[in-house]
Amino acid sequence: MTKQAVSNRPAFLDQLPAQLFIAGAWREGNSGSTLVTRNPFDDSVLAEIRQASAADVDEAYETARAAQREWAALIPAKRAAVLNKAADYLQANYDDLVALLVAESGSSVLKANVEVSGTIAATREAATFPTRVHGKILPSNSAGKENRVYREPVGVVGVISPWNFPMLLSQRSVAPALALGNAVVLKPASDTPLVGALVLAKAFEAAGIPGGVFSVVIGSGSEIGDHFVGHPVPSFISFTGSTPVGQNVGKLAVSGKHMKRVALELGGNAPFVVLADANMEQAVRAAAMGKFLHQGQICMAINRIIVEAPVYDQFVEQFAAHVATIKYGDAANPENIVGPIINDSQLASVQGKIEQARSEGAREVLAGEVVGRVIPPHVFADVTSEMELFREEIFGPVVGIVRADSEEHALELANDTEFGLSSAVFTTDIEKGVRFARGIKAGMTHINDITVNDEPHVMFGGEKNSGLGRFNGEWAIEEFTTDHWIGVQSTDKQYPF
Ligand SMILES: NC(=O)C1=CN([C@@H]2O[C@H](COP(=O)(O)OP(=O)(O)OC[C@H]3O[C@@H](n4cnc5c(N)ncnc54)[C@H](OP(=O)(O)O)[C@@H]3O)[C@@H](O)[C@H]2O)C=CC1
Ligand SMILES: O=C(O)c1ccc(O)c(O)c1
Repeated sequence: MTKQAVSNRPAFLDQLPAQLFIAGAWREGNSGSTLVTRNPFDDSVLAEIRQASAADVDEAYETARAAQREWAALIPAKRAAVLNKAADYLQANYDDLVALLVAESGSSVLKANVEVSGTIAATREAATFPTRVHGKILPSNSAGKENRVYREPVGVVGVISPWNFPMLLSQRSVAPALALGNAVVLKPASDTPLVGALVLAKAFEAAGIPGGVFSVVIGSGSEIGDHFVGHPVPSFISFTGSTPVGQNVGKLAVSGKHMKRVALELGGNAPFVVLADANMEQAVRAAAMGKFLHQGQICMAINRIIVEAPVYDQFVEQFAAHVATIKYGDAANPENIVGPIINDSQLASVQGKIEQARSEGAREVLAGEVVGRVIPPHVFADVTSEMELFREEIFGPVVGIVRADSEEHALELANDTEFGLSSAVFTTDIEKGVRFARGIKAGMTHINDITVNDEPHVMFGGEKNSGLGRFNGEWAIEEFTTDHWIGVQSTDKQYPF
């Protein structure tokens, strides 16, 4: 573990109200409880926020409904200007936002830079959406009739986001929804209210977004979650988080009193397949990045490394040697790639997976002492498909390597999971790679690259228990708008009775 760097209090906190942002105003929540958000490395307090009550959620949604039609009626250039000004704000505060991500989410400086630049890119991409929405005019078999299909905003969108890429995973729903004429109410994860929501409220406030069009409520999902999801005002809930919680959100959205659409971005169990003809050096370094970035707390992170038998021993040796060079400790130290796990519950979950791997007989190739919430990279070999390390989402800096007897066996192993979010295959035969990739039942597969990939103009999403729906680019336009058929009949139509 590298030397302990003292985590300094980010200066940006002085300009960030530790309050809710509702109808364009900053104010305390009306629940009796206060959320204390801390640095996961040293538990230093970053802010204390009076949380939202159900009545605060009601006000956020009601003011969103009241503001949405006027917002949607703005000319596209005016909505685009708000998105671009919000991106300008994020850009102008880039370094402060990196520092705040490091402090509140335990992000390494590398990962925080990836996230802030990704958030700005997602906002700029969304700024192009207002003029990319179009309807259709279709002929009719009814004489004198014209069939017009208008593409309209869905109305009010509720967004629930997680703590791992908090800023980006809020903004990749918030920005497209706003750009397309919807109003939005955002509930961030309780571990990261500042970088998951309040910095976005500051950005849109600075951009001059009309009051009520975008609001933020801070509150525990277990306390206000059902009210937030089941509320009569939102016609769409965009949820990113764990599969169990997401399935509950989906149930409530569909079977509650007020049915609404959902987009669910859930868990993963990404296979990283190394075929016998892979470029070994490239595969080793990609595996390290795809596994240990953000200490593995990424839904797309590598969860299983599957290596074809002829190169298995070579990969295990080279991978372990390379991973041993990865620095870990206080995320504020830019040399560190692996920072703290976000909270004690996630820490216990990952430590439990390490113990279970040992008890199930996996071969421990690399380990280290857990200090505080920092788990050094752990590598296990000879993992089998019956082991928990193979079957469960790890969400930590731990990985198992599995031997595949053949290419066909590697594909069978890759698909042996309830999840289907991201995946990767390494081979120097590109067309073989494409054939293999198309055999993987997942939303996303990367050939000769890491499983952690996201480009704001390219679809993002999963299959199976990794969720429903797609984000980014034209897929987001589809998701956050709806079709309305308006048949226009001339006045001389004759009816039989
Ligand atoms: N597919 C994807 O894009 C992503 C998937 N994930 C997955 O999420 C998991 C880790 O993230 P984590 O934040 O712990 O996931 P959780 O599902 O626990 O939390 C996600 C969000 O849901 C909220 N929430 C919790 N309970 C409810 C409820 N009953 N109703 C409504 N909202 C609720 C949380 O609020 P609160 O914090 O207050 O509990 C948080 O804002 C991993 O499985 C990971 O794979 C994570 C990121 C992205
Ligand atoms: O779900 C995630 O963990 C995650 C992380 C980064 C991204 O860019 C993304 O789209 C999803």
